[in-house]
Amino acid sequence: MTSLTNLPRFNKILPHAAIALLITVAITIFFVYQQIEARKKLQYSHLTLKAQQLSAWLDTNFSIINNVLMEVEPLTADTCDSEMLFELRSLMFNVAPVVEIGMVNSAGELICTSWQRHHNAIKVNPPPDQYGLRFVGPLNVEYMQQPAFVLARTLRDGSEVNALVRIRWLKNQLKNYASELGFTALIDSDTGNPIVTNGLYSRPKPATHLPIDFDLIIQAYFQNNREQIAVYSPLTTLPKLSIVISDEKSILIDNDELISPTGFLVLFIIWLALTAVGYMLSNYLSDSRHQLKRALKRDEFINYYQPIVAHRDKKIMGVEVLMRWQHPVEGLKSPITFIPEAIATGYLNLMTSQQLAKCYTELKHLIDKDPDFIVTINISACHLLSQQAITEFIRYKTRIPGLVLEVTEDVLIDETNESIQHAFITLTQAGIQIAIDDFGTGYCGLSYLSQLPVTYLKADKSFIAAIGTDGMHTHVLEMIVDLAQKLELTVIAEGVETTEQLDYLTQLKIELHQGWLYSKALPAKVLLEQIEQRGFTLSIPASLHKKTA
Ligand SMILES: Nc1nc2c(ncn2[C@@H]2O[C@@H]3COP(=O)(O)O[C@H]4[C@@H](O)[C@H](n5cnc6c(=O)[nH]c(N)nc65)O[C@@H]4COP(=O)(O)O[C@H]3[C@H]2O)c(=O)[nH]1
Repeated sequence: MTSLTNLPRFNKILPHAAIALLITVAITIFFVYQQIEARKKLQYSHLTLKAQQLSAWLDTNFSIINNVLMEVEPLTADTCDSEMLFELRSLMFNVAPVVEIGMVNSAGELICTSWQRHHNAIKVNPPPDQYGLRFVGPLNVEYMQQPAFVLARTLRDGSEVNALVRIRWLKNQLKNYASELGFTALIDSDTGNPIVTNGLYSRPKPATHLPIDFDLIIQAYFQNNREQIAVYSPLTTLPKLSIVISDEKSILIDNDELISPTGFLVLFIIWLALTAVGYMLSNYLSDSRHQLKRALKRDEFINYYQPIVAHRDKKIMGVEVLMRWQHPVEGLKSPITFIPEAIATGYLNLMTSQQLAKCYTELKHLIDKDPDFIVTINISACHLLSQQAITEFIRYKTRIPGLVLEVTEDVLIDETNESIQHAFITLTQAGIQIAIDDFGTGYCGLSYLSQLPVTYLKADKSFIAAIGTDGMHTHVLEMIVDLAQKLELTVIAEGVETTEQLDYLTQLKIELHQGWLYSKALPAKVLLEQIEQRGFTLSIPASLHKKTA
């Protein structure tokens, strides 16, 4: 049974699916993080709003009380008469939370309240020399059996007018703003000490938020060992007091259902889309057509030149132009790896066109010195079927007089294709010489050899490699030499690697050699430097002599 992973396409898609999954997970994490932050911000602003509302409410009430206290004229003890008592009571009745308005003389004796005149003055704290509203409390009011606080003002004469406010009134209001597990409180802005609380009041540890000068949000572990979020908002009327509203983080910020079912569906679609895009993109990038097009655009195809040497005096008679691909990732690539693709994709003509232009620029100096300098270049059937290529070869013939086109036998014997035959005639009429590459490996009828104006037979390197090893192959080589003599063609021996091969080729009177014994294919710069230093004559390296001996 064929498993899924045995399917070649599945194997190709798998890495893309994995990468797409990673990207989708990253998107999900980002999305979830954004969601958490958004929820956090929402809850922060919700809590801040509540704290600001509460402190605004308290500020409004405190400023009403303040205004009432400011209406009271300084009194002496003697003026706490019934008229005054009436005035204090009517003021008190206008302000709901106030249960009593009292007057304290500068000696610190409560002498008059909205309820009664105290004939035996009650001793309290002397009024401080301080302008504006102040807060005192909490304190227990005996006659009410309830806790209360006092808002007071010192008057011009050093006496004090104050309002007694029930704590329950404030507590009820704090209750309206508190959640079940959180707390609300009125606290001292400097010390953080609670004055009125609802819920279990706690402080952050450490208490770095004190003193509270402006609205602030804290998310921290509190002394109750819970992670809490708290908003502190100082009162405008009494900045010494602040409102705080706090709740447990886990309750406040609900991280459930961060991704809805629709969200999961969207993520699944993103994953599928990324996989598909990755798969298609990698197909496109690895597509040979795209690769070759990009290489052409980036000018990555370069020329190497292998000398063709006259064996008698070791003079460089010419060069074969061999293409290389300077691949940005894979390095220098052999033509065998990309020429078939270039033919299949139709890019070879363009590549050869670039190659010819480079060849002319790089070898101009040699060609100008010796117009007979042979420059052989490999072509295929696609060149012979392109009028543009033929015109270009003819144009280059005027710049490179020694231009030789190398074709393999299979191209040459395609007698069914009239265009190819016609192209040969056009090219040779323009003076371009033809060499048959890898001669002896295919079938080339003698009639074609005699009909077509071929100049060179390049004996395939397999025949040269067989010298001294395989009798059959050396016989073919002898027959090639014989045929060339009869048809007055010149033989070029390809792939000459040893001095033994050299000796045998000399016996066979093969004049032109090409092979590593003389030189490998070289970049133009290296070839020109060598010719500059040693002239056109090559010497066989001593190391090779030893190797082949
Ligand atoms: N073992 C051995 N090999 C030797 C020796 N001397 C030269 N060679 C290699 O033999 C090949 C000769 O080229 P070819 O027969 O035209 O065969 C060429 C040719 O058919 C094709 N090719 C190369 N450049 C081009 C080009 O620019 N255009 C086209 N259409 N085909 C090209 O690719 C083939 C391979 O080219 P290269 O890899 O450059 O390989 C070259 C050359 O480097 C030697 O002593 N021993």
